Amino acid sequence: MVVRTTEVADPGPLLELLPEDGAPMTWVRRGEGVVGWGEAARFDTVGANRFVAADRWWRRMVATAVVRDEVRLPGTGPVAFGSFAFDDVPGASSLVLPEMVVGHRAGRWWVTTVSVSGNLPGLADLPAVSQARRPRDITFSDGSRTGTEWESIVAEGVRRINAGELEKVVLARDLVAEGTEPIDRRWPIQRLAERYPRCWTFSVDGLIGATPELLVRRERGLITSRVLAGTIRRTGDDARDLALAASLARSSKDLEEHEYAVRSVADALAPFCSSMNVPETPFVLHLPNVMHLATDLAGVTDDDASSLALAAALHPSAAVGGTPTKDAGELIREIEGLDRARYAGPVGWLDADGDGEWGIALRCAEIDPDNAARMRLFAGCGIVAGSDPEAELAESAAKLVPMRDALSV
Ligand SMILES: C=C(O[C@@H]1C=C(C(=O)O)C=C[C@H]1O)C(=O)O
Repeated sequence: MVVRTTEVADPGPLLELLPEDGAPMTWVRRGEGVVGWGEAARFDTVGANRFVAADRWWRRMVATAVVRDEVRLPGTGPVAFGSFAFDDVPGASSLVLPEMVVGHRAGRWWVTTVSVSGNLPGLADLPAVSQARRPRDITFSDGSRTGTEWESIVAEGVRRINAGELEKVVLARDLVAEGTEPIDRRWPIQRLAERYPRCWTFSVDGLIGATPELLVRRERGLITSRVLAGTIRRTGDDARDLALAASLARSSKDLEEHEYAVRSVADALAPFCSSMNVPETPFVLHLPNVMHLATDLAGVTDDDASSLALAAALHPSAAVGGTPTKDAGELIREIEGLDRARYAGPVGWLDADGDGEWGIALRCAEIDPDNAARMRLFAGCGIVAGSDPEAELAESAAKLVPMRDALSV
């Protein structure tokens, strides 16, 4: 594998460089990040060993690569995009090494080209791209459960928590979107990035979304993570939303739920960190559709575990599984009745040094591999002792809004 990274002048917004074909790959926030297309190499995997197998494949790939990198930042040189199934079974996971990557960070832009044939690739000009096509005639319908059925599942979760079986479980549902022609993925990607600038807009192997939750970032010895848990819907009235944000920050149900999530991330990162900073109180993250309690953790590491290995150690956090992890996983398998596929799994990228960023695949949808006109949208809610099924259904609907709107307006 021969890889070349060259510094370039500002090529314009990264998300407007994507060709329609070539399976767009993105990881972008506030205009910065990496986008890629084409496929120089890929690794597909399944099962409990999926993270270890993918990490090993990537280490082998980069160990033998000939790299000419004149920029030398996290995200330059060879970069793989990945997305991983939530559960050990079912679900497929993959790492993809694009043929071409364009990146932007701190006032610099670069282009990386990859060839697996052994010749140093020429610095291909960026392709001329068409405008993204707006999806037409999309209809939405229930996924594996109706809203009412899902409320009963949530009620069962609450019952199990009250019976003392566990403290928290995250339960999810899906929604099907179907159009009359293949969906141009660039449309929802661009809309999500415009409307949710605080989120990371991702697209990997047909999984598209804008997540507010960063499972882990590893960058030259510094590890960071943004933990969310505790949510309220926005009303559209700013004064009222501010009052709601204040009540969220005081709500004992939400603070308790948040505490579980922070603790699970801090415990999982501790073995890799020589020091760690865990803020005592969360802040309120305002998004256009919902507000979340959020905590940013930071740690220093001298371990050589890659960002992907760290994501594997963190997954599934209490934000998407529950507490205790094992009991929550079993309850999800028993009552949820949903194939989560890659929803709520790690999604992101890593480079040759193992640096990279992995989000939790939330506020997202997956293209049906057999029908490019069809997508499955997902949303879930953390259920604790005080949860009300009707309110949770409304919360899940609010979490579906970003992807729903990105496909319709
Ligand atoms: C599970 C989802 O979101 C998670 C659950 C939250 C909650 O229950 O308060 C908040 C943010 C995420 O950690 C989702 O968006 O599907």
